[in-house]
Amino acid sequence: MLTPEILDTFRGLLDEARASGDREPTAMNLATVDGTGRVHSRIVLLKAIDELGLRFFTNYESAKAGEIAEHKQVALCFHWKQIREGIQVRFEGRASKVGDAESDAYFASRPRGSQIGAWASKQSQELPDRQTFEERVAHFEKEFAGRDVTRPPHWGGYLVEPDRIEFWYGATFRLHERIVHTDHGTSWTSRLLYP
Ligand SMILES: Cc1cc2nc3c(=O)[nH]c(=O)nc-3n(C[C@H](O)[C@H](O)[C@H](O)COP(=O)(O)O)c2cc1C
Repeated sequence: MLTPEILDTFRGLLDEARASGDREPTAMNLATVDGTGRVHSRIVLLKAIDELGLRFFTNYESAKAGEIAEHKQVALCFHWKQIREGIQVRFEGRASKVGDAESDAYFASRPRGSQIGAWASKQSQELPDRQTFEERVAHFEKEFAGRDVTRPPHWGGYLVEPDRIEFWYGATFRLHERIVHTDHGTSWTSRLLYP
């Protein structure tokens, strides 16, 4: 469970990043490890954060989903270049699928084009040519014509429950400040680290 202080700090920084004109303030790097120990990373969007953790949405048959199934430990990293003198926030923790009701609710809030895309995209699988994808989009547009697009069973959210969080504050002459918060099960401790 995240402490109110950590949540407030994160939300305050995210609000600053939004106000700064950052085009993708919720973009975060997600690093995963597969069963052989190979590390993979890519950007996903943060859709919610509360005391339980951070939520993002994706295809449950994607490469990242396979890696999370093999190895639940993940890392998330935000970098907001435009605020203060640059901020980095790192989270480490375990990822698990959110419940169907939560995925349904978020899916229903997405633009229709994104909903169709979730059906049409076999995310991370080899695509023979662009036309094949466009045909799949057209197929699902026809299938859902005149009615709401339901959530595909292969699409949903993950909750990352962090047990280590680091705030890095940029500063002139490289006197950056690093504060790391660690969850010990019943309480969190905070330490400074050399930059
Ligand atoms: C700004 C940005 C936001 C993205 N947001 C998401 C997202 O929220 N969910 C997602 O599945 N992919 C998102 N992607 C695409 C992923 O980076 C990635 O290409 C895709 O999820 C496939 O990753 P995988 O093959 O490792 O599973 C985003 C990419 C960018 C550049």
